[in-house]
Amino acid sequence: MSEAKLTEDEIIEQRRLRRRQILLKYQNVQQAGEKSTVTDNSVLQSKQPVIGSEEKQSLKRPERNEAQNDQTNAQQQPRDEGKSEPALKKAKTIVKEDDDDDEEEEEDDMFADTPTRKTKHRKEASSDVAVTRKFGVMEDVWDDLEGYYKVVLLEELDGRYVVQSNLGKGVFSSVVKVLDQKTGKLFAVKIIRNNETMYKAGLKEISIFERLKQADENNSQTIVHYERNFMHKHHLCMVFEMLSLNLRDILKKFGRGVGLNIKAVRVYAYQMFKALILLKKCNILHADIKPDNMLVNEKRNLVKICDLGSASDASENEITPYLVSRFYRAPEIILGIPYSFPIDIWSVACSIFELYTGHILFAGRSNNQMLKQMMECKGHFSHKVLKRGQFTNDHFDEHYNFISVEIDPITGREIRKPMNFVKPTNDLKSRVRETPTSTPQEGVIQNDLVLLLDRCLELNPEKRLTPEEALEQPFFKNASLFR
Ligand SMILES: Nc1ncnc2c1ncn2[C@@H]1O[C@H](COP(=O)(O)OP(=O)(O)OP(=O)(O)O)[C@@H](O)[C@H]1O
Repeated sequence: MSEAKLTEDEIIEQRRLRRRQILLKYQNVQQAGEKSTVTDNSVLQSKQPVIGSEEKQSLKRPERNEAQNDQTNAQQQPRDEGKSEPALKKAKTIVKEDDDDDEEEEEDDMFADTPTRKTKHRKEASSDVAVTRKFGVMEDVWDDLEGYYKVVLLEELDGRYVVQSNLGKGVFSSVVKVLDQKTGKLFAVKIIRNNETMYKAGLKEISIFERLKQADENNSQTIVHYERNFMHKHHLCMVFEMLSLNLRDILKKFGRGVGLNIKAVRVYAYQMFKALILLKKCNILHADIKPDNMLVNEKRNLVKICDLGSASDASENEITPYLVSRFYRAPEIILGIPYSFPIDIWSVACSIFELYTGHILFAGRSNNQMLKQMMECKGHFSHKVLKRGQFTNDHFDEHYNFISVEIDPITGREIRKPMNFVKPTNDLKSRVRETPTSTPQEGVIQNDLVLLLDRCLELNPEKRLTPEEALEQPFFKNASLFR
């Protein structure tokens, strides 16, 4: 419990730092005279964005710094700057909070370990959901200081989508629930921050969604369905099918610190590997798979991968030690080894572990400490792997002994401790088995889960299972025996 609490505090602190860094970064960019708004609305009038060859080159999502990569979905920040007291009060009373974290129904749920009676209570909708802003009064102040569009409740977007509520906020966008007056359906609109770099990253995300859509002839329903895009007050907006909670929220709501029911984990894990098969078919690396970026449908029996903002063609695998959110980052990224599809397998395996146990598998405070935790779990890296790493010297000495960079709890100074890992001290099996099973049948499924995770978490990416191979594992193959 206390470990989980610490991790949460850590995440909150990192989020705060990340936002400060972004703010500083964009203040600097603006000072340097860089254009910060997008004026060419015509670019996105058509369904297919027009992307020139030069633009294609620069369509890489701005690389996140370490703290950015630690963000989770629960990153709503107060957005009340500049609002008058009555306006805030009004927003509080009329806006329904869509994230129904603490509005629970009384039902037996497949995601719970044991049947529970849940409380039903509704919290006061928070004012950061939307602002009631009068048109014509602040017309020139659409954005907050960080370039997020200040969402206006009931505002019409693109002449058809009426804003209903706020759904979430990430580093690159805010996401709102809208009612499409043309079809009568609900959609989620991702409003990209008003900033040229983010606009370009948004265009890249669109081009990747288009590629996936074309390749997914059988409508596999494993990646969130992208509809179209438009511009609204200099913000690139992307329309998606409306989904429900992300897996971090599901874990918070139904996992109660101990994770989800193993059968629910199996359903979700199956769909995650299916999604990886589709991504691979299109030669795309997601590069930011984590529970926050997987959304379930209303019935919670389907999970779909969202946020392709960090995705790229597998050929664009530029070496960088900060790709992927740190807790879900594969060792080859940290070591600077050319990477490919196995990075997403690694992230999926970390996410599955977390769904089942309720704990983050590797929660290192730095890349160095991530490697340490990986070796505690899986043993030492082979010299063959270490030899290939551009950044191996940052973490290992010339004899490939690991150098753990830690903070001395007394002096607060950085200390470097040579370490050797002869065999795992905190292996996967014992960690998974910390989750108690209630029936012998569950014990068998749990063993199958260990086998699957172990092979998806091979330190050597070449030995890791492919998504196709993962689906052939007993964890899935024996599913018909244990329904
Ligand atoms: N189709 C959708 N249906 C419902 N909620 C959604 C949908 N798309 C996104 N959301 C919500 O909005 C949040 C942010 O979306 P997304 O991760 O795509 O934005 P981002 O700005 O790219 O975030 P990040 O900082 O993770 O890169 C999601 O975690 C989710 O809670």
